[in-house]
Amino acid sequence: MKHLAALNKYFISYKWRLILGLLFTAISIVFSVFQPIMVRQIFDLLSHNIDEYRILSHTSLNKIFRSDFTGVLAFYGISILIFALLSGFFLFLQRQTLIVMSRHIEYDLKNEIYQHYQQLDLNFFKMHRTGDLMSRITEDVSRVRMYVGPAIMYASRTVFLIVIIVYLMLQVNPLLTLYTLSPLPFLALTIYYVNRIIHRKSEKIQAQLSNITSIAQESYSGIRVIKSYIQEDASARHFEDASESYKDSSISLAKTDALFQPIMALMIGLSVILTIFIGGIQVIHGNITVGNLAEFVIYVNMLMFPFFSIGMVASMIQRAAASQQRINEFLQIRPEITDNPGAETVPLTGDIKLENVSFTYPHTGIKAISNFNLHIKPGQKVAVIGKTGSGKSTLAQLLIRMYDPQEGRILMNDNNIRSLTLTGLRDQISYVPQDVFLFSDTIANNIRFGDPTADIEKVQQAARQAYVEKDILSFNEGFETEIGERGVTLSGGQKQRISIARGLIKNPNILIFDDCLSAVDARTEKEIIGNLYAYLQSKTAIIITHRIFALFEFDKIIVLDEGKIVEEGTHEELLSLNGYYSELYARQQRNEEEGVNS
Ligand SMILES: Nc1ncnc2c1ncn2[C@@H]1O[C@H](COP(=O)(O)OP(=O)(O)OP(=O)(O)O)[C@@H](O)[C@H]1O
Repeated sequence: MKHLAALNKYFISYKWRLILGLLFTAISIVFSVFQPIMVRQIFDLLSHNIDEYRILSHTSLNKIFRSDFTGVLAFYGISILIFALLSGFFLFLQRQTLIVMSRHIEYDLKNEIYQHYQQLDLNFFKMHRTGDLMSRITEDVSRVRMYVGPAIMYASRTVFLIVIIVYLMLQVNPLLTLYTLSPLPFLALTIYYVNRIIHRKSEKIQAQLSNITSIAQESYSGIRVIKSYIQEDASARHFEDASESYKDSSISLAKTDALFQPIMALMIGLSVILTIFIGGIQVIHGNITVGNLAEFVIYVNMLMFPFFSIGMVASMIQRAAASQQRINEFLQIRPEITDNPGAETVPLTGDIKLENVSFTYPHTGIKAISNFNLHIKPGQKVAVIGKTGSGKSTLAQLLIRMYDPQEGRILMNDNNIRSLTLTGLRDQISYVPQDVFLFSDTIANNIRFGDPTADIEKVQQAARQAYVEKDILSFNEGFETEIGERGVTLSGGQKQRISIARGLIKNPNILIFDDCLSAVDARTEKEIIGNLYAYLQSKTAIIITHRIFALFEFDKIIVLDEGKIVEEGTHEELLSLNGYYSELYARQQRNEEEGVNS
């Protein structure tokens, strides 16, 4: 329960809706209890007057008496109807306030979680599965909403109804009250346990359902592989197995569900029988009237739902508490990489120094960068080359503070980047990642992601510089072409170039390209390199690559191995070293020659 205390701040901010909702609940209940009271009065009126009616039935007074009596009955009937309408109206208002409040809280909570996710470090996302993060914001939040909305609504109705009805019952006859109420706690307990079983089974079904969905999703995405390896039957069997267990669980849930209604009917029946039996004896002894008995039967029926909802509300609260606990755990995680106190935004000219930098990935213990030293001067173009896994991407990640090194420091314009604001730092660097990610949106908007204010001319210019404009214009919708599941499928090279255009449109002083030309052919690569050369004239650029761009005059080329610089110099200097670089260059030349000759 203590976990749910985190939600109190929302109750405070929606206090007026909450107070109004509770007030409407109370008013609606007050109107609803008039019905049994009036039924009692009708019954008593009837039983008191029935003898006189019989006596008068043979006289001329009968007509007058009958018309008066019918008038009284009609009055009661209309009053009951009016009270029922009033009660219903306030019930409507109660839902309008409490359920609407819960929707507002759900909205706020979702936004709070989403915004918190955005602040967390990459490390957090590496350590949690996407599905897990999604379910916090969807399933857990909807369970919590059941607490802040329906549970509060049912609980308040239950409390008000029980208090008012039990008070009215006690006024009539305490002994009868005791007997009538005795089966109801069992009802509440049974509903609680049955509800728990239903919930456990539903959870299992939910997991099986999401398993079926991901099997289907995976086989549709991987349909080319399935067909080319003739695995359609195996894939269908896999799906069938998952569906079979889903079916079994659903049938088992249906059986438990079927218990629900009979249990309710049994408990209501038991209470009514007890009321009529004990009440009948009390009527014979003259302790209560027939009207009281009728009133009691209605009370019993009115109390059924509140007792039923005690069980339901208890399990709703239990589930909400478990979900809120999970949400709290996430919300309490603080990002390690944030603005330090006194952080400043400093204009960056491209002077970058790495001093004795070492970095180990915290969750795997892999040392990716080891005692690294490098000085890049403003306007320099630096190539970073090295085998796969040598630490090239990690180096890029450290420069934009996706991670902080455990040892050493990184300086930009002689400021430790830890003392700069994160937005100031990242805003002045364009990072084109190795794994391209494009959003399901138009091509123009994907490029504009680098500069949301850019007009279409700027977008086109960036596309031209990234040598992808011609490709884009070949699509029917041009720059307005939708990408993603329902849009066009782009080739790997086209995606990479759109991602480069996104980096270029930002137009910062520092650019980092992380192996982002791996999927383009040699001719396109040449064109882009040519364009980049002009674009990067006055900028500082770090180009991480697997291939040597001999046409690009780098000020410095560094060769990485196991997170350390093993070779450093210009193209000519490195060739003369006869090391990894010259070997790579010779291999590349041979491949190109073979490619030309074949
Ligand atoms: N997010 C991560 N979590 C844990 N270990 C990582 C992570 N990213 C990379 N590594 C490890 O760090 C080392 C350096 O990886 P990095 O991606 O920097 O190499 P790279 O030179 O860019 O490789 P490639 O050329 O294949 O992209 C590798 O051993 C890799 O397994």
